Amino acid sequence: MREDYLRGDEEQLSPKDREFERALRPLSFEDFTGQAKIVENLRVFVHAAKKRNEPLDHVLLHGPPGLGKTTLSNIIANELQAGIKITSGPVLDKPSDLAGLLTNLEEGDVLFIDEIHRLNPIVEEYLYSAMEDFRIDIMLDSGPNARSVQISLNPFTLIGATTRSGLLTSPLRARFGINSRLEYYDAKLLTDIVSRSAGILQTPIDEIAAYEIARRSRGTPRIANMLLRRTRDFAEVKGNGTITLDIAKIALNALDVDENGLDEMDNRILLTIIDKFKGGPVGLGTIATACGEEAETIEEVYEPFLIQEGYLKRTSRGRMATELAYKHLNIKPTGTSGTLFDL
Ligand SMILES: Nc1ncnc2c1ncn2[C@@H]1O[C@H](COP(=O)(O)OP(=O)(O)OP(=O)(O)O)[C@@H](O)[C@H]1O
Ligand SMILES: [Mg+2]
Repeated sequence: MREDYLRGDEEQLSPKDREFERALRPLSFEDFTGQAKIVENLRVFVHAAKKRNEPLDHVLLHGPPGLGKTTLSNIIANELQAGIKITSGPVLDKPSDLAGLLTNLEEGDVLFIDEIHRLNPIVEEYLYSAMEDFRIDIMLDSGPNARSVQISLNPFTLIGATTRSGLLTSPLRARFGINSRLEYYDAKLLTDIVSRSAGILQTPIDEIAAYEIARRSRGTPRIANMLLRRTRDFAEVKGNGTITLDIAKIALNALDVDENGLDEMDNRILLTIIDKFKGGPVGLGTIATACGEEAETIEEVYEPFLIQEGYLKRTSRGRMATELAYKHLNIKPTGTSGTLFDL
């Protein structure tokens, strides 16, 4: 059985999982582990904005799901001691939806727009003047009575989050003064996150077990926390409540997370490219159909990690499995040796 939370996508979470996430979410820069450079810069910008009594510049946070974009946005608002209004691109259907939100912002508030790449273009256009001059033009009536009125807004900070920064229009992107890309976390940082979460859950965990969960979490705090939660179940049912290395291994294997932290879909993608398409190059759409997954999900969730870890390559002619992928799946490369991996 494939567990969808493993793909680390917020939209896939059950209400219970969401609640769990909220409980573990850091609330201050202090509690936020990793992304050191981003956090360091944000601390300075927040401090300076507060000192000058000005709103913080607009912030764009991008990167794969589950790395802490929503978490950081809430932290920024907390650290600014400002209010936060939360919405998302697909929810803002009409300009009036946006106008309603903007006119309700108090001075210095944060407006958080998740999935900002999915904004309706008409709404996006309204956002430009709001971001730049803190005003919006609203059309009243239609037909011959139509007239536009200008409304001034309280100065605010827009924080936009996206997993697909490539889909953002350049006028929108240009309006963010602070632009940060979140990176996957290394095993050491994730070990700290797992240990911290176990502490909050009051679950005893051996350091080496925390590391085992961490290194098999696809570099993603959300996945690390979810694996911790499931591992805790195993510890309670099959052990004495403490998460030991043995318990962690049993749980991770039962959850189809392999030795290198790849999940079932990661492996299916690699196997498909190797088995059905001779290792590639093969187009994304073709891989998606063969794997029974959406192309967008593969591109957004699976591929970045597989590329970063060196299992997959993107070439002008399509995706290719690397030598490491063959090794990982224990398959001998066929074809003329020497040329296969030189592309
Ligand atoms: N740096 C961190 N330190 C500790 N916990 C973290 C960190 N980053 C993320 N988390 C945990 O991971 C969970 C997921 O993070 P978050 O919701 O912020 O990700 P996201 O980038 O917004 O994902 P999505 O793209 O799916 O919206 C949070 O509930 C939080 O508990
Ligand atoms: Mg989020």
